Amino acid sequence: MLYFIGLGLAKKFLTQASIEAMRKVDVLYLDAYTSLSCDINKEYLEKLLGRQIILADRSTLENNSKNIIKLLKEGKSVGIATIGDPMIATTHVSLATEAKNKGYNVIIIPGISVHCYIISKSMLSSYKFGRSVTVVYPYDKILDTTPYEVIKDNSSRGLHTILYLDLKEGKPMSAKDAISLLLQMEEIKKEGIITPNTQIIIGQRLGCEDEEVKALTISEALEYKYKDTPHIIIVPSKNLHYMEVEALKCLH
Ligand SMILES: C[S@@+](CC[C@H](N)C(=O)[O-])C[C@H]1O[C@@H](n2cnc3c(N)ncnc32)[C@H](O)[C@@H]1O
Repeated sequence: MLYFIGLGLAKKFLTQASIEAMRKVDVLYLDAYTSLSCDINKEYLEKLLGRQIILADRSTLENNSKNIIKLLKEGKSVGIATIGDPMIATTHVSLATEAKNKGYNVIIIPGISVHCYIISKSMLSSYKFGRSVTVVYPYDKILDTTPYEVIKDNSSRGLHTILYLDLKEGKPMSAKDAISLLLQMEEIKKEGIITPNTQIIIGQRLGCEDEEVKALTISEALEYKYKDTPHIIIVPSKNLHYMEVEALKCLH
């Protein structure tokens, strides 16, 4: 059996289902690269469960999936524990389908995802979210403008956009860095999608004791004093229902 185990965003969101699954598998990996939590880590889980956990980077789960398939072939059950939900904004579906196609049982245990958490806390209509996208660090000085295109496309259809922020080699991108990249995209594209008056919602350290969800304009966000990462951003569509306008006022 191969278990994908969602841990939720923080200790207080661990479910009984996730704890039971982590206790029963023969080999347990903790995915250390698709997301991060303010208080769940390998040491905490090892103490809670009284067992050994292997920290897994991208190459362990994506390039060397044969090692996991080998464990399954030997008759061992394997668990992959992920912060948030294991199937939301991750690439684990590839390993899940590979195992399933080879005849192994795949069990998914959902966890509270940052995706649902920020939609809930923003109070925006869940029916009005378009495609999500990740703002990534420039590679070889080349800036990927996909987030700009996605915001533009969603906005043109009256839909909100969730922006995940890059997590490169354990370095989580801050909302401030993401906003300056969005402004650089605006300079390249010049389509007036990201302006100083554009409204955004910033979620900081969601699920932690010091979490904050705040609505700001881009110019306010550039001056804002942020908490530690992780951060996430929503770019709401301009086509807001009057209840969404009221909801946004509560986040100022
Ligand atoms: C690619 S997504 C993975 C989402 C995860 N699978 C889940 O379901 O929650 C990871 C990104 O979401 C955002 N994020 C994750 N946890 C967060 C938190 N507790 N508070 C704010 N943003 C968070 C960060 O931008 C982070 O880089």
